[in-house]
Formats: sequence, structure tokens, C-alpha cells
Amino acid sequence: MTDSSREPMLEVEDVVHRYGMVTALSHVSLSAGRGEFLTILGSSGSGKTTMLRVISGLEMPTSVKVLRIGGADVANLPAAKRNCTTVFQNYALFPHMSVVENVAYGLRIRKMNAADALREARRALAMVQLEAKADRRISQLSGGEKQRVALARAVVTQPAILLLDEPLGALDEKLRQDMQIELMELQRSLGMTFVYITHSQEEALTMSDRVVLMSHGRIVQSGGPLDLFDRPESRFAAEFMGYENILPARLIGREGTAGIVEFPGGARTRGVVTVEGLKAGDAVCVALRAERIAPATEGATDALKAEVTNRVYRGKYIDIALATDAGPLRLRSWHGSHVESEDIRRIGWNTNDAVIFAAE
Ligand SMILES: Nc1ncnc2c1ncn2[C@@H]1O[C@H](COP(=O)(O)OP(=O)(O)OP(=O)(O)O)[C@@H](O)[C@H]1O
Repeated sequence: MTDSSREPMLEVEDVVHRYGMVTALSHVSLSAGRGEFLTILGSSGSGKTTMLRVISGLEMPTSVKVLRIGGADVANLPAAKRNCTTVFQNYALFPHMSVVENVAYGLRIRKMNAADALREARRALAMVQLEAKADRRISQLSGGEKQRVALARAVVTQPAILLLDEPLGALDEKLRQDMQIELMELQRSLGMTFVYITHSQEEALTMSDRVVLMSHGRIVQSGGPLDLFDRPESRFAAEFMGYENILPARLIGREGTAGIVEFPGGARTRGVVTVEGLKAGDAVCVALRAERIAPATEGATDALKAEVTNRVYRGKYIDIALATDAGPLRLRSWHGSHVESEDIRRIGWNTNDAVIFAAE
């Protein structure tokens, strides 16, 4: 599953973890290559934190076939002996120490002498643009600055893998977006392997080389950000990735990579089949993003009859509810785009934008 051009830094095969009766991880395998930004994405309770704790050694799994970091078997090693560091959402900084002392701390416990540790710590602080605040107390910093200190403290020890547990979760929207870019740039410049967990699809898509989507302790889908965004393979993945329209239909034939589907009312259309093994007659779902639907001209192929049932102004865009031959659909019209009229009679989309997968 790793990008085959990269040397594997993290290899996890078939991990199971139970807390009493709760199965938090059910036969999960994943890997990350050197310098890769891997994101584990999933809603609350999907098993992300447990996965990170198993990797870091804070949790000993119920069973695991392979657990390697940098090629070394770490399955039976305590957390302190694993070549990885975790950055937590709540920063976990020492309030009584200055910024630079916090960053130097990890080097000091590794027995580096004080002068070298402080020099390395200042260098790490420069990487996160905090050199000027090195001598402040932690309590004199903003939330974003505290998170930068936590990052500097983690990277200064140069672990093989940096594990990040929703590190931007406590920050406000604007700062979170800026920090996403900073984090991504820091990761690229260090060439360090990052394993990042989040419940935000936007965050996952912005920063990652590869995304692993989890639900109920299992991996639902994994791939590049674009694969997940444009090619969901299940209703769960489509809903999680923000598809507004998911319609029931039946697959009636194939035409190369395209599938031809029929909706319950008899209307037909085409789309891209994202899973193997679907055949004519199978119950499927057709997923469509609201912004990829557009009014169609008279006579356009695959166009569906439509009638506007509602219109909601949402500032940057307008959501238009439609009754169509395929069922109820939502169309999103961004300001300045072509759809301003309530008078929509037919709609359509590019075959490439309609995604077909098995109905559950
Ligand atoms: N210490 C524990 N004891 C019992 N059950 C636990 C414990 N920790 C987690 N769980 C359960 O294991 C499952 C996975 O939890 P986990 O914290 O890994 O999910 P998560 O995806 O990280 O969620 P969140 O985003 O809310 O942190 C959940 O059902 C959770 O309730």
C-alpha cells in the first residue's frame, strides 16, 4: 500500500485491538514510506487514536502480525524505545519552563549537553518561526504558538516518524488553515514521515500524500486525496467525502470504464464504476456532487427532466433543490456561475463526475 518508490518507514500488518467488549481495531494493515505524509481520517470512535497509540507503543495491541518502524520490529518494545514521537492536540508542554527549554527537554533526557541542546532547540524554533519568542513562558503564547512549540519539540529529536493526533483541533478556523500549510511545508522540508490523524476531510485532502479512511475499526478506502475525493467506493466514503447526492439505481450495462444505470423511474444515465466485479442487474448507488450538476440544453444526451422545488441562498453559493427523473437532487450554483435562473428544465453532468458503486 505504500508508494512503492519509497522505502517503508512504517509497516503495520493485521492489528486487532479490543478494549473489553469493544473492538477498536479489526484487522487493520497500513504502511507509510520515507518522507510520506499519511493521514488516517475517520469520525469519532473509528479507531484513529487507538491506531496511533499502537504505533507509538502507548497501547499494546491484542494481536498484531507485523509492526515495524524503519525496518526494525518494535512490536514488543516499550514506547520510549520506538523511533517515533507524538504531537498531541493539547500540546502537553511544561508550563514552568521557557519555550526553548521545552524544546530542549527531549534532547536533555537523551543526555545531550545543555549548550548543544539549546542550540538545536533554537534551530527547531526557527523552523516554526518562533525563534523570537524562545525565552517566553508557555503561558505567554497563543494557541497556535503553543502548537508550534509542541511541533518543534517533536522534530528536534529527529524521530523516524512523527505521529500527530489531531494537532490543529483546538485552533480556530483561520489559524487552522494557515497551520495546515505550515505543517505541510515543514514536513516537506524535513523529509520526515508524518502519520497524521484527523476527522476533517478538508485537512486530510489539503496536506496528505495518501489518506486512509477508517470506520468502526476498519479501513474503508485508501488512496491519494484525489482518489478519495473523486472516486469513493462506498456510500460511507461518498458521504464522508461530502457528496450531497447519492441516488439508488440499477446497473444495466457497461461501456468501457463507464457504467449505464437506470433509476427507479426509468431514466438512464452514465457514470464511472469505482469498484470491481459489478455486473448488469446489480443494485448500485450513483453519487454526484451538487456543484458538478448543471442545466442541460434541449437534446443533450443523458439529460434528465428537472423542476426547481426550493432555493437556498448561502452567501458564497446558492443551493437549488430539484425534483428530477432520477429523484430529488441538489444543485449548487456558485456566484458568477451560469445558474441563476429558477427556470431549470433539464439537468446533466459529465460522465466522469457521476460515481457508481454497490448499494449496501
Ligand atoms: N480506554 C478505552 N477503554 C474502552 N474503550 C475505549 C478506550 N479507548 C477507546 N475506546 C473505544 O474504542 C473505539 C475507538 O476509539 P478511538 O479513540 O481509537 O477512536 P477515534 O477515531 O480516535 O475517535 P476520536 O476522534 O473521538 O478521538 C471507540 O468505540 C471508543 O469508545
